[in-house]
Amino acid sequence: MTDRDGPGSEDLGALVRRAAALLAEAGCPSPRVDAEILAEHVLARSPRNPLGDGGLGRLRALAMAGSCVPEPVVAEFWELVSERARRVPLQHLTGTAHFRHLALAVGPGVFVPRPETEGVVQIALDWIAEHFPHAAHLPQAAHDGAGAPSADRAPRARPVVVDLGTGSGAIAASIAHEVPGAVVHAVELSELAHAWASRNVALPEVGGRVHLVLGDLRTAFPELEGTVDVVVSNPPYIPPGMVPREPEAALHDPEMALYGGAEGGLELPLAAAARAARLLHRGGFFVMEHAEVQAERIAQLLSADPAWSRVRSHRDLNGLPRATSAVRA
Ligand SMILES: C[S@@+](CC[C@H](N)C(=O)[O-])C[C@H]1O[C@@H](n2cnc3c(N)ncnc32)[C@H](O)[C@@H]1O
Repeated sequence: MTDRDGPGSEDLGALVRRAAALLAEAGCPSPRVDAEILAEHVLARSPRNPLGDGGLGRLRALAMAGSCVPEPVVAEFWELVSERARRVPLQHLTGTAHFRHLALAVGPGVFVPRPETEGVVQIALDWIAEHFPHAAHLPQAAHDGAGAPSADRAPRARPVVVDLGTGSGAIAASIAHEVPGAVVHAVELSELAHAWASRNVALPEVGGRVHLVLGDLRTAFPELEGTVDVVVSNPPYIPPGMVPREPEAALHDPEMALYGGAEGGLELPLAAAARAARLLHRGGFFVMEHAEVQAERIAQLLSADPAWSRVRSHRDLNGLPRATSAVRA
């Protein structure tokens, strides 16, 4: 990429600044970063990729050096910028959502995993680290039942983990990646989302070590009842009719991923809790994401349910109560 890139080539810095201004006008919350990520995306795909493995750092260096972008790349860049200005999620345009240590494939038909869910995964990982201190260092578990608990509940080294409503597979794939000794199961009802999750559990870092099924979280994994160590869920929880403010979510996240049903959106979260109570053995751990306005009600309901003990609300990085955990009594 040089000044001799021919007619129609444009200065990289100016290009990104103009795109950021356009995205700001369209109301995108992080216009500059979005413009940079789209520039990085098209440059990395161009036959003469000038970025190498340098990512955004290299892009910024090239912009400061006054590098020019060849015309076909400029055209592709503006196409993506105009889609982003129509509030198509950035992750749909690049095809990738970064979640914890994984780059997940996402697109139409699947919920784009959110940063707050990374914190929910961390809560589950902390519990696993405390109760299965060696699981992170064990050889990788297969998903064919290896490490499944024995009937007499003898202490075992491999935690059995279930993700209810896995979407892109973000939670399940991250746990399988970060705790290679874990035996991870995940269920998803939407065929489209299930197809994205299938791609993600096949990522080399995850190595197909998630047992993924297409089905309803309300009845999933009958064969595991009473044997699971950890259930994690980020179920749909938005009250019906309460359309999300951000157009990216309102227009592009699947309805099935957003709306939690009756009882102010609590129908699916409470169904996930009920399923978790059936799946977990005594002393097993459940953690679930929800809206901050639902924290008090969920804590009340779980505390009143003899299936649960040690009900606890967890705050996210913004100090909002966005997850609840409980131990199977
Ligand atoms: C809020 S999204 C979360 C996806 C993913 N766990 C994440 O954190 O990114 C909820 C997911 O639950 C799925 N879902 C909704 N109802 C379900 C049901 N009855 N059984 C299984 N999955 C369901 C949706 O299709 C969606 O993928």
